Amino acid sequence: MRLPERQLAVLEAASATDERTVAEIAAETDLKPETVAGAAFDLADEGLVEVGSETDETLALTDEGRRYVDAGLPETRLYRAGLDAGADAEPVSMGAVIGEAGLDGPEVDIALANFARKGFGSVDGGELSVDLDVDPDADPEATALDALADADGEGLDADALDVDEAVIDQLDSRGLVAVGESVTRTVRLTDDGVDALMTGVEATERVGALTPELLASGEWRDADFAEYNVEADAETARGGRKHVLRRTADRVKDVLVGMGFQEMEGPHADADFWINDCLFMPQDHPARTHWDRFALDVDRMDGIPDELMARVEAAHRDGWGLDGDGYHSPWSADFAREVALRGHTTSLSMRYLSGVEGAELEPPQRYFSVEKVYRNDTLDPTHLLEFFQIEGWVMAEDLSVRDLMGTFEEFYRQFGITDIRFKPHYNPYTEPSFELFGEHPETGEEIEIGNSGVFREEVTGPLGVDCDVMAWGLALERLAMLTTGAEDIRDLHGTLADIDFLRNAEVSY
Ligand SMILES: N[C@@H](Cc1ccccc1)C(=O)O
Repeated sequence: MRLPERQLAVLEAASATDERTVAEIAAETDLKPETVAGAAFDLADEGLVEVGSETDETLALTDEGRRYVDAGLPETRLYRAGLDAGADAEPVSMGAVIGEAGLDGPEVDIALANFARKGFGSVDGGELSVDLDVDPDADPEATALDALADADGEGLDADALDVDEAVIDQLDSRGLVAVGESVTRTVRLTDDGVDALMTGVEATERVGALTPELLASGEWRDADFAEYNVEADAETARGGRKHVLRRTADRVKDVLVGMGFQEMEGPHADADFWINDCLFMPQDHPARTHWDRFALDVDRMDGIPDELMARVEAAHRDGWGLDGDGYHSPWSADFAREVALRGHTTSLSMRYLSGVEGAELEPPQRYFSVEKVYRNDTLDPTHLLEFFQIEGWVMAEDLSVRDLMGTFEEFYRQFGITDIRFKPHYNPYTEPSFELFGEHPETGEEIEIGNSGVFREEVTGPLGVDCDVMAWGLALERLAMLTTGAEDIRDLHGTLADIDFLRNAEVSY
């Protein structure tokens, strides 16, 4: 026969002639009492042992009972004080004796009632006499209390306390002891148990985990399963997880689509025409020199509509509209057709507003993109050579700065950011222009999170748009810094990315 280890230990510790208690077997086998009890019931199911139980009355001192163990029962204190005052010879005044006995409040009544009940003496007309034949030290109630106190707070088996049931009832009704019950389980070997031990019982192996094979074969029924240690350190299992930035980008897209925007797409490497010229950036603007621009050694871009090119050139040379004034600086179509990595996704806005991408647009319209841009910046905690820009624009009649601010407030509120600030700014292509700032949740610093404005006539005119267009470029990484609390953009992406941070960061909104 095979039995789980614990059952075997209990079987071997049990006796056919004596009932052994679970506590005894637990001590002998070094198993926990509840483990022994569990194993004993399993063995009883197999008919190998009999489990019996005995219910015993247990007694424990209440707080009041414990107080009297130290101070003496109130009636005893009254008797002693009376004796000291000579109340064995002649009655003495109650008042003085009570004071001497240190009795106070309800204890006075308790003392008087029990003094009379136990025949310690008598009280008559406010005077107390004590009976000399009484030995308060032999008072069974006091003795029982002392015995319980010696049991040191642990419940005592009433049988072990050699006192009358009546005394216990009395102490119980006085509220000096608490009467409870304890069940002692006993185990005795049956004849089958003896036979089994004689023929030999082996311990089954400990099973660490339930397997499909154990289930299929039915072996699980007899298997001895190891207990789980739920406190043991376990290896952290890491599943794949979307990058913090990707999660933020997805959320941004959801929010903007929810606000009625459509998504734009377009080339990362684009003609300077779309990146700069359409935006009324003079061709000799410092940002357009080779210092700031990632120029690509590829052919110039073809396919830019001639009329559009001519209108943009006209705006640069002579301005747009009646009061317009251009830059009067050199302008070359060849330079406009040169290709570079886009420094902003406003190139996409130009493509869409011009109607080259998508259809001719009638107001109102809302477009956005969340795409990568490239800048020859110096790396620092808030700058990378490439980052994601949240581009967007709204085309409508009569837009104002309020519309722009309201749109940002609504957008950032979706990310729990309710304290963005605006600062007047300058862009060659917008008037008015605003930079946006948000407070970093960890450092409390104001960080720039975006740039925005209302496109100038010199931009919208040549594109063929004759209503207002408000537009912006927001940095996705900066938004992620605000929502995750990252303090260095390089923790988020690039070769120095902080893997632990990326694994654990919560994107909150
Ligand atoms: N292109 C600007 C953002 C912007 C877009 C559209 C209008 C105004 C500002 C930038 O990269 O900072």
